[in-house]
Amino acid sequence: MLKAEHLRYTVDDLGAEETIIHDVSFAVEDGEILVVTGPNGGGKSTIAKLLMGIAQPTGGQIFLNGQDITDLSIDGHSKAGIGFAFQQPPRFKGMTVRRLLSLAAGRELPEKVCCDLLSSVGLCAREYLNREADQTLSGGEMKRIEIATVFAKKHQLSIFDEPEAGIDLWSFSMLVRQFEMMQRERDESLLIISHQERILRMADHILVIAEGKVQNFGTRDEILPQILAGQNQPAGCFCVRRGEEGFHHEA
Ligand SMILES: Nc1ncnc2c1ncn2[C@@H]1O[C@H](COP(=O)(O)OP(=O)(O)OP(=O)(O)O)[C@@H](O)[C@H]1O
Repeated sequence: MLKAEHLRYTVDDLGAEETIIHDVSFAVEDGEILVVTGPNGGGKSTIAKLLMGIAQPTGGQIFLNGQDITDLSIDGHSKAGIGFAFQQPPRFKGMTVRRLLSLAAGRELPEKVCCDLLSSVGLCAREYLNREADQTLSGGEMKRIEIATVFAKKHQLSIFDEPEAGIDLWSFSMLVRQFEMMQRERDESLLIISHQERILRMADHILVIAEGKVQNFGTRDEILPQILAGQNQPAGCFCVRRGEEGFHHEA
């Protein structure tokens, strides 16, 4: 179980202190899917980076299975059992996709396993295994490869930051099935940042973050109807992508 208690994140913005995350607390139970949603700029990615040790909280604590991991490095968070797929994945010049998958898995992966991982995110494995994970890959290709690196290892908690971004509809359907499989068969907890209704429908719990604060938290059946009805939304800009049919805007 992951527990975030009273998380706070303050940055020095050109000499002025700016608090991006204010007193955020929530938990992800073992084997459950927590979907984090909310308006652009609300603080979702920042919370994910705090959970992964990419940024250090300026207040509060993070516990994984009772262990305080707040001050651990990225490597420490990874060793504790947290996997992370960025909203905009980094590129790795000079490294093949196959090598990247093996590094993520923490062992040399046989070709068959690499192929299965790439297929699970909708990529034709033979075309990609020996390609470099660099700028020559499209945004959608790199995004799917990075998601495959998280699938390569069993984690206590896997974090996916907007996995739908830049992914075509066919690959998106495969991804959804993979998430369901991870939770059901591997008993992993998932924290998925998303604006996509189909992903929100997979959630056990939904956390709505706006202006760096918890705006709403509860079970899917409590929160999703409110989101779809446009309740509790900050003025202007919170959009949920409905099904696979396009965007639905509530203002
Ligand atoms: N290091 C930083 N210095 C200053 N401001 C920052 C810093 N990191 C994030 N922010 C600001 O904090 C706010 C939250 O950003 P964050 O990326 O967490 O939002 P988000 O909810 O993930 O948005 P989106 O849905 O667009 O991905 C934004 O206004 C962003 O510009």
